[in-house]
Amino acid sequence: MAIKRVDYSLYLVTDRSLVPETKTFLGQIERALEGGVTLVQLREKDTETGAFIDFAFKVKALTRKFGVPLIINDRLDVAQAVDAEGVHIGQDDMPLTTARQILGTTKIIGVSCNTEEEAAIAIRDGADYLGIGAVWFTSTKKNIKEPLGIQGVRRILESMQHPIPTVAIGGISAKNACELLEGSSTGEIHIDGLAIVSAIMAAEDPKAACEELLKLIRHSLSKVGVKAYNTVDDAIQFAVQAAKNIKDKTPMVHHITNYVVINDNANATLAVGASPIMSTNRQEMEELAAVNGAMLLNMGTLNDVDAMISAAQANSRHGNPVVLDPVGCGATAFRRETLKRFLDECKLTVVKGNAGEILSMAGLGGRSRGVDSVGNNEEQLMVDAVRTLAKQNNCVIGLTGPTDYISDGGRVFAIENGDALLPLITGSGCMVSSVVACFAAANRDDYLLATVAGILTVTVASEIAASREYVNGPGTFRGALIDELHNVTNTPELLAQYARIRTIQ
Ligand SMILES: Cc1ncc(COP(=O)(O)OP(=O)(O)O)c(N)n1
Ligand SMILES: Cc1ncsc1CCOP(=O)(O)O
Repeated sequence: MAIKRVDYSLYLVTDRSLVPETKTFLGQIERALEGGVTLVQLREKDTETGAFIDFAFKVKALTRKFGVPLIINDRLDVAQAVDAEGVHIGQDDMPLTTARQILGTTKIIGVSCNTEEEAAIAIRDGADYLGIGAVWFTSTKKNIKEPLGIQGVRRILESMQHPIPTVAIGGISAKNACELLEGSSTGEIHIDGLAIVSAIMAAEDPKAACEELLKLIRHSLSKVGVKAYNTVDDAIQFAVQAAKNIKDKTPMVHHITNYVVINDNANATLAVGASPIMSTNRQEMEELAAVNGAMLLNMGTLNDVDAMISAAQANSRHGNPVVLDPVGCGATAFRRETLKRFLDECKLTVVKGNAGEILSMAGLGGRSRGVDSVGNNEEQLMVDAVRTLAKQNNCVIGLTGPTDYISDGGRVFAIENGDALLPLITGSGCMVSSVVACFAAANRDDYLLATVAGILTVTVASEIAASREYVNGPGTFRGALIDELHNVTNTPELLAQYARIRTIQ
């Protein structure tokens, strides 16, 4: 199953009948997105197919703008028509196994569960998340026989032998959100978020309602042990452990990279403890995906774009992270079109480029030359670019330069490490992307921190390499850099010693 990184914290489930008279349905959804809902389910019970699809396109444009996944209630045909991120099905709807056959593994499928048995079957059959409810009676849904209450939710959580993400639904508001989140936690397993209809749809000010709910949810989630890894210390500790994980797991990292850097990419991959494979033949993409730890796509010398896309898709089907280096993505119409295809047709985990490339992706191409020359003076521009692009594309964005900026749409880290010789060897940025792919392959629990760790490793290695006595220019530096990638990842405590990282709010 593909890994789908979804934030389930505050899940808006829509109901047009609850919208106050003075407001519009679409307006309420937009205000809720402004208030921070992390997932939207379009739930239309009495709308004709054509009108449902028309409206779903409008909601999709909004959710895309906010970088939030769109889920369609019950109707796979509508989900497919608008290319929604997934569907939610109930116990009386299409069987999960059939839905999965139709939608494939890259789409999210949520299943309603009211009992331990229903939860076990949904997990067995490959649900991505469970909607557990109804927790309490609610006028939004008629015919609720026996509400679960907080203890009923807890019993279902306790019964889950192979836990998957869960949300609770039914009668939830700011008044009971904390009690439910904290009271249903088993100590080991907790619900991942709350699915809410009336407390948002009927609100006079959905933005304020969502902001309040999110604050309460985040507070309770942190109390039940959800750790938000967002401090500099977290990033450094993660990097040290992440380097060890590569050596332990020796993941295979499949590169389709450019022929200028192919040898250095393979050597950097080996140096950090992963195993490179540099195949470009489309006949073996699927077989390789089954054993890969990660896939790296590099746009440097574009050749067979279709092979790159099918390789990325095969890796996503197998749950492997896919890292894209959008080399020169703004330079020609062909590259711009190819980047668009990668973003539209692949499920990218990380996009790592230089300032010019990332700003071009963000539609700020004209600024890249200025940015190269002004260094850190335009920090806000770069922070906005990485954060917005990460949200829009539901992936991690890494921008490398004198200062590196990395974001998953929420957290932003800046890395100040890196020697001045680094940009003087060709393909040093490509090498960073290879190393990021190695870290992502062995550290799938937090791709933002894996990307920070990968960039930190190369930049710290560059500083140690440049300080070697015999290094007196780009040629000697290049060999020393490979040596130091090996040394730094064998003694990852060096990362902690050298790291100059900041977080940005
Ligand atoms: C997140 C979430 N959980 C449960 C439900 C209920 O779905 P279902 O049982 O199919 O009932 P209807 O929504 O179709 O009335 C849900 N929609 N979302
Ligand atoms: C769709 C659904 N499924 C179980 S309860 C429910 C409705 C929840 O609505 P509200 O959040 O207004 O109580």
